[in-house]
Amino acid sequence: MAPHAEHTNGYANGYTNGTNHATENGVKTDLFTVDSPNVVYTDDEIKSKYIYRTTSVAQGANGKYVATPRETVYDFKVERKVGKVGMMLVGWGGNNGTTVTAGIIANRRGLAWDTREGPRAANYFGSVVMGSTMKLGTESKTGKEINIPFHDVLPMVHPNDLVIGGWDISSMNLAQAMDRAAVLEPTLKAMVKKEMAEMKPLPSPYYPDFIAANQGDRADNVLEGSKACMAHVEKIRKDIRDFKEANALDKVIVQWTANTERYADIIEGVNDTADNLIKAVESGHEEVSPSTVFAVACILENAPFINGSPQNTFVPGAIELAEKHGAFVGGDDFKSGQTKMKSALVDFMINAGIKLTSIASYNHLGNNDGMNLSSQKQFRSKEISKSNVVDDMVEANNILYKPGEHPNHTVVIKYMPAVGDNKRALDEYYAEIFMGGHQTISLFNVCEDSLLASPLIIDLVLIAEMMTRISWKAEAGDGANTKDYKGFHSVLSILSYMLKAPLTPPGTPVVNALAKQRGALTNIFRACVGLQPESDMTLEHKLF
Ligand SMILES: NC(=O)c1ccc[n+]([C@@H]2O[C@H](COP(=O)([O-])OP(=O)(O)OC[C@H]3O[C@@H](n4cnc5c(N)ncnc54)[C@H](O)[C@@H]3O)[C@@H](O)[C@H]2O)c1
Ligand SMILES: O=P([O-])([O-])O[C@@H]1[C@@H](O)[C@H](O)[C@@H](O)[C@H](O)[C@@H]1O
Repeated sequence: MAPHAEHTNGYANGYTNGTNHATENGVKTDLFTVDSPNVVYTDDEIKSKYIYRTTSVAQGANGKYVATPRETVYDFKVERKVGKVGMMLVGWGGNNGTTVTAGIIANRRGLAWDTREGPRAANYFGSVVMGSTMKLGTESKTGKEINIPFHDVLPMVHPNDLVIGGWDISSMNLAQAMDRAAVLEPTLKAMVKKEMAEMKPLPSPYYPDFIAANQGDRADNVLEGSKACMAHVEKIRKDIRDFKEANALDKVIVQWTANTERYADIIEGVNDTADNLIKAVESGHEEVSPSTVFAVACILENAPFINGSPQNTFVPGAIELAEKHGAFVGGDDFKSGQTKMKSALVDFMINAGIKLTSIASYNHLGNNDGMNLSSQKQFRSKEISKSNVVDDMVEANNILYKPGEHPNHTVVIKYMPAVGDNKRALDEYYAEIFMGGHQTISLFNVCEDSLLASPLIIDLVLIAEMMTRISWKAEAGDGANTKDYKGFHSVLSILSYMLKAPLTPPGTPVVNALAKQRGALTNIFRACVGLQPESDMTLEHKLF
């Protein structure tokens, strides 16, 4: 019997409305299987043997490079059972939190609503996992490219099945907060209002010095105490356990989508090591931020924690604590509009041999995020994450740029209440071209910020949860003799596509080029089912 598609909404290829939730008698079926001696399927696991091919380069005495192909044989193991997953948001009552919640409810119920441009239906556009495809291969007879939904490459949780909860320093229920956010159409809000009115954020730690003073008026749902303490850590841990138990969850993923905090000073003896950070929390050190308190709590509770804002939540002590406990962390700062465009455009220009010499990035917005960012210390956190996004692309091209040479780059953010959540981003890219010429690219990019960020929140949860069910060991080559399966490194740099300032394991390079980030994510997931990276060489169409 053909798989019965749930939530049908007319995708040409028979897939359902962004859910790709094909099922057979209620059980999600795999869209494809890999026919290879290197891939073994059981009811519970997919095991694959993967030859990882790299090129190591050494510079000889004569200054010439010697490139040596290398092979490492990895064994990957994927747990196929998805389980019941919870998503807990810090800042749940904010524009992002209310919007992503309403969006998941609308998709789960297959809602459609009237707008000035006519009826609209719930979708997951803007989500890489739910809205994009990847090339599986080419049809053996016709050579036709076969693309599959990204969501189907591995057994991933479906966002419709996420159980949502979270915290906010504002006591508004999610329906009231959705109205305050002023992001969604009234017709849609009316359809989800009842369900969202039942959702009430848990009280949260509030340390006024870390966010703008203009946020104080909404802080009526706070835990006692205005600086870090173990009581806050233990309360958050209990909140996670209670949420898990109340909803019979197998796993909870936590995300920070609360206000941007100022940077915390990195102080030796305070937040430089895991032990010192715990001591600093115990002693109530004023340099430990609410987001770092959440990170500590999630690490100790083994709930993956992702920071969607630009502040340095993951101080060195937090990273060390995560490594010590084998807990997953990721961040920083959702990459939703202006910066996402920048990381693609700069990659294209520099790889086209065009010498970018100046990037001017201005934007104004009128939501509460913008109001918080109107305070200099909070803006500085955002300025850092928005400015560093071109570094790797520039450093990779020593033809255009001398060592240490960079394009001029300025970031301006202004708070203009009138435009609400609909941020206006104005960018100018100025470049040197052939024989003294110049190219000027000017962009005007209206980003409905929460509608762009919400799908990223979903992707971050889906991918982080998937990573908790993937383990590896090395058979031969570099890093060989890993006897037992183990998880990926605690710092999930695989999440970088969704983030402006990707967190990476200490000492490893930061990749911001958008295409490379997507390639890494795609090819690691392909490797988990024994498939080589898609090289786009298509030699079968060139050598005959
Ligand atoms: N929407 C985007 O395009 C985008 C992109 C990148 C990053 N971000 C970041 O995501 C975050 C959320 O954005 P938003 O537009 O939803 O902002 P928002 O101001 O609407 O929501 C933030 C919420 O966090 C709450 N909050 C503040 N401190 C808290 C604490 N200690 N504990 C719990 N809740 C707390 C606030 O009450 C508010 O409801 C911001 O830091 C923003 O910079 C947003
Ligand atoms: O992701 P992106 O569009 O470059 O960046 C956005 C900024 O342009 C905006 O000013 C800020 O309020 C959002 O939080 C987000 O960080």
